[in-house]
Amino acid sequence: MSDSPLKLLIAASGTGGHLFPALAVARQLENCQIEWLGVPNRLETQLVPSQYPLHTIAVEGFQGGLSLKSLRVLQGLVSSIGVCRRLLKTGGFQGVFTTGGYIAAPVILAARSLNLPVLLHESNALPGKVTRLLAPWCTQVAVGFEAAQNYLKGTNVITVGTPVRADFLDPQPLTLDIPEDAPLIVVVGGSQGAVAVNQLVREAVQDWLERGVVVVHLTGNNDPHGQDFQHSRYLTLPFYDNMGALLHRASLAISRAGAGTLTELAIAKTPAILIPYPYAADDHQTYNAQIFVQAGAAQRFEQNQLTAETLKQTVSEWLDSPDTLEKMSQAMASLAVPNSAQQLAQLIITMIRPLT
Ligand SMILES: CC(=O)N[C@H]1[C@@H](OP(=O)(O)OP(=O)(O)OC[C@H]2O[C@@H](n3ccc(=O)[nH]c3=O)[C@H](O)[C@@H]2O)O[C@H](CO)[C@@H](O)[C@@H]1O
Repeated sequence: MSDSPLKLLIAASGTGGHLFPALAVARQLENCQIEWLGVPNRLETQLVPSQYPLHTIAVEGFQGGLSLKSLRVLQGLVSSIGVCRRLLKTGGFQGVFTTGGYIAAPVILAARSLNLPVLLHESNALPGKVTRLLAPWCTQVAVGFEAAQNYLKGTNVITVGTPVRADFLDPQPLTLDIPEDAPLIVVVGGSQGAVAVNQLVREAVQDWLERGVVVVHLTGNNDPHGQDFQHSRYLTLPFYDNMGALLHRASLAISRAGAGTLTELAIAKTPAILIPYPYAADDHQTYNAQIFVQAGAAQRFEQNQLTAETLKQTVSEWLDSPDTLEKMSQAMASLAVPNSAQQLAQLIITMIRPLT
């Protein structure tokens, strides 16, 4: 076998839900030489360059239908396949790992046209369009939830959970000033925040604060009313990095139902009220949420039916019933897959190791 390190291209782009799992896998691959493929102006340009060389290509999501925009997207896809082929060839890469989404399409097609192996990880219960379409082209597909396998018949698919950042498995001290005995509610709307959820919480929160609860509300950067409500036990932040410590400390979470956050809630054993993002592609967050509801780990509400009053009451009932919270916490734990990153790293090594 050659002594030179294995060379891997990771294609992960856009949101925390795609980037954090890929970064967690990359950390497990110390003996691989890793370079990254992303899109200009997305989150990867902040998270990746300090750790791995980042290449960018201008690809967009395909909305379907025949329109000038669709033709432009298709044209962009075709030229991106060419760019990816050149990158894979000149860079001497031996394989590709991707967490799906539209960045995955050109790189999967380019890699397979060069006969290079590809591992595709899909974290959602209802796989995204690119995954459903291109899974049969991949050497191996790995999914976060068993339910996703139902949509990927005839492909080489295995369930491995979804990787979480290292600080979830080895939580660091929480740097926020929260009294030790106070119940803590964390509100999180995915990596971009959730303006509609923020509004509901602001209308309901006074009641919880009067009970001595502390609320940490991660509002995202796009909420013009993010600072409207002020209270000494109500802390708002646009984004918080130390999520491992925060979710481990939380008594309950109010959250969107992105696969990344759900996976983290399972690791942290934090019961949750889930409000799926109603405009997510194919309503996939509802499918994610259902897994947690069926396990008894969460309660789901549709955003357009949830009132501040119902939210207020549901949380108050949970706060009054430590037994309910404890049972839900155990149900959360039953969904955790702490070694997901290691499993994926092993699959990658096996897939790209040159034959002796
Ligand atoms: C709106 C939408 O379509 N979102 C999708 C997007 O993920 P999106 O990034 O929106 O949501 P996820 O829940 O998957 O991930 C959010 C990540 O951001 C982190 N975070 C959030 C707030 C904060 O202050 N600090 C912080 O670190 C969370 O801990 C989590 O790791 O891709 C996921 C994976 O395909 C999908 O399941 C989501 O449905």
